[in-house]
Formats: sequence, structure tokens, C-alpha cells
Amino acid sequence: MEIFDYDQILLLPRKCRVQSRSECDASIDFGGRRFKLPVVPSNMKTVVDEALSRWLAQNGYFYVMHRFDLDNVVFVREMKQHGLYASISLGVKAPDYATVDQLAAEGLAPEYITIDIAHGHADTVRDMIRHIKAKLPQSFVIAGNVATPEAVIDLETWGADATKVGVGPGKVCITKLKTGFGTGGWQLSALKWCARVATKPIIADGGIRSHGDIAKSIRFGASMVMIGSLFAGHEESPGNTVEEGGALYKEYYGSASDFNKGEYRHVEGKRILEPIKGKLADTLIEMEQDVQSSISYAGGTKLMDVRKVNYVILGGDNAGEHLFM
Ligand SMILES: NC(=O)C1=CN([C@@H]2O[C@H](COP(=O)(O)OP(=O)(O)OC[C@H]3O[C@@H](n4cnc5c(N)ncnc54)[C@H](OP(=O)(O)O)[C@@H]3O)[C@@H](O)[C@H]2O)C=CC1
Ligand SMILES: Nc1nc2c(ncn2[C@@H]2O[C@H](COP(=O)(O)O)[C@@H](O)[C@H]2O)c(=O)[nH]1
Repeated sequence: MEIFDYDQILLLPRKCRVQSRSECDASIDFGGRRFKLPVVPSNMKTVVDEALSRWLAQNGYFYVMHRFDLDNVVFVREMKQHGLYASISLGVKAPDYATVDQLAAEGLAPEYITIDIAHGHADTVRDMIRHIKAKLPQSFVIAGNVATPEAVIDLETWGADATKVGVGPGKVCITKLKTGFGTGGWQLSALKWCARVATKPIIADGGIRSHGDIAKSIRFGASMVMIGSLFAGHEESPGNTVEEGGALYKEYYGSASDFNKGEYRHVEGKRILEPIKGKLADTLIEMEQDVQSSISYAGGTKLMDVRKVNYVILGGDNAGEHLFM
């Protein structure tokens, strides 16, 4: 098996088929809706909040609201009152079951539910998928996070409509250091490995450091890319603003950090400061333009044309050119 990460891969251009990059369509169909970009901000407290969720839904982007210190039922009700789709996160504990029951009792099926725990290849996730499918059969269920083909096969078999791949590649992640496990350092090849067996969409989660990594994720099998650090630090980002040495930063912390948990127990995340980088809407427009350019380099006109390109691995034992996935 080849082991590589984003910075060791370059995609190879194919003959251009468009007159202008504006002809390239970066949108994606995901769970029955079409979104402008194959990108979703991480469901973390310093990345997304209610206001951003509303804005993303109103402007044609996918979002997943986080699940911390939040009344999911109120959130879903308000999104629906605004005529917007609802996309929530759940864990696997008793209060999460109660949320599903209450949503079902009130006839408030969210369009998307993401079961979001650190070790998603677990019986607890199987049971939660089954509970959601019984109570809220209309909801599109995303389950994770996982790192192996076996896990993808199990989650799909248990009824997940999409899986989320990535254990430990995140910028504020310390899972690798604390546990010795994960896809940190080889996330892109883990994605490729998982995509080989997937029959449903995959969300590649974590490790994106530049916009070109979005096209690389699509090339290796993702339908959607979850991004934390590149989205944290915008003017609208929910993290607190911190001034240091005359410069302004926003805090970005892991969901399994003591900052998020409120206690130092099973900590697998840390806090960093992200330089403030302007408006989120501008970054999304730049991302769309960059993905359009990726599609044009792929010799295509639509996002999935990126899947057709060859690639090279730079350096290391696996270095070489690859004609097919
Ligand atoms: N993508 C990634 O690499 C990672 C992401 N995270 C994020 O942090 C947040 C908190 O995650 P999490 O701690 O799972 O959520 P929860 O605190 O809600 O825990 C979920 C359940 O899974 C159990 N659990 C957690 N980790 C393990 C494990 N390694 N083995 C067996 N059982 C486990 C917990 O029990 P108990 O606590 O008693 O063990 C609990 O019952 C989530 O948003 C998650 O996505 C966290 C780590 C890695
Ligand atoms: N191991 C941990 N992973 C975490 C934690 N909180 C969030 N995450 C994951 O990171 C990505 C974002 O990665 P980035 O490289 O884009 O910044 C996020 O979507 C989660 O999957 C954590 O505390 N520990």
C-alpha cells in the first residue's frame, strides 16, 4: 500500500477543454441537495455557530452545526422556520437519543444528521444509526470518524448514508501523540484506501492546509471535504478574538480539548491562535475559483472530472507516476 499525504502529491494536467475557468462547475450533489462547493466547515465550536449555519444554508453551501452546549431541537425548529435545511451533529449518549426522540415527536426531521465521535467504528454508532433510521427515516445520516476500509464497510452496512474519514489529521489534533493511532501524516492515502470499498459518499475530514488539497481529496475519492483551521480565524468565526504582539488572532481549539470539554479528561485536542484572515464569504469565493481552476487543469468541466487525472508522488519510497487510482 502506498503511504502519502497532501503535500507529497501533485495532480497531472490534462488538455484543457474550456475557454474560461468560469465554465467549470465546482458544485456537488450531496444527500439530495446541490451545493456550490464540495467543502464544509468543521462542526466545531470555534468554526461554526447558529448565525454562520444560517448564512451558509442561505447562500448555497453545506454546513454541519456542532453539538456542544446547544439545544438541537431549538436549532432545527429555527432553521425550518426560516425555510432552511437543518444539518446537526449528535453523539451516542442518552441525551442524543432523547434529541432524536423529541425531533421525531415534533415532526422536525433534520435533512442531515452527522454522528460525530472520535472512534466512529463502534457498536454505539451502529445503535445510533439504527435509532435515527427508525425514528427519522427521512434524515441523511453521516457517520464517523473512521480510518479503515473495514470501518467504512461496517458503517455503510449499518445504514449510514455517508461516512466521514479522518482520525487525527487535524491541525489541533493530538490523537497521534496521545494514543499512537490515526491517519495523521497519511490522511490522503487513508482516504484512497477507504474510497476503494465505499459505495456511498465519503467526507474527507482534517489535514487540509491549502485550497489545492480540496482537488486532491476529490481525486482520491471524497465527495465532500471538511475543513477546520482554514475556516477558523475569519471575522465571522465564533472563536474569541485575542490580541498578541499588536496582531489580532481568533482562537481555534479541538472538540476533544480541555477548552471544549471544560475538564482535562481523555483530552485529544489543543488550542491554537489563527491570524484573522478577513471575511468568510471572500474565502469561499476564492475556494470556488481555485476549485474551478483545478477542474480546468484536469481537462474537465465538472468537479468529478478531477477523479480522472494521473498524479505523482514526490520523494520517499513510493515516489513515481501513477496512471490510475
Ligand atoms: N476526527 C478526529 O480525529 C477526532 C475528533 N474528535 C472530536 O472530538 C469530539 C468529542 O469526541 P468523543 O470524545 O468521541 O465524544 P464524546 O465525548 O461524546 O464520546 C462519545 C462516546 O464514545 C466513547 N469514546 C470516546 N472515545 C472512545 C474510544 N477511543 N474508544 C471507545 N469509546 C470511546 C465515550 O465514552 P468515554 O468518554 O467514557 O470513553 C462516549 O461514550 C467529537 O466532535 C469528535 O469528532 C476527537 C478525537 C479525534
Ligand atoms: N484528534 C482531534 N481531532 C479533532 C478535534 N477537534 C476536531 N478534530 C478534527 O479535526 C478536523 C479539522 O481539521 P483541520 O486540519 O481542518 O483543522 C475536524 O473536522 C475534526 O474531525 C480534537 O480535539 N482532536
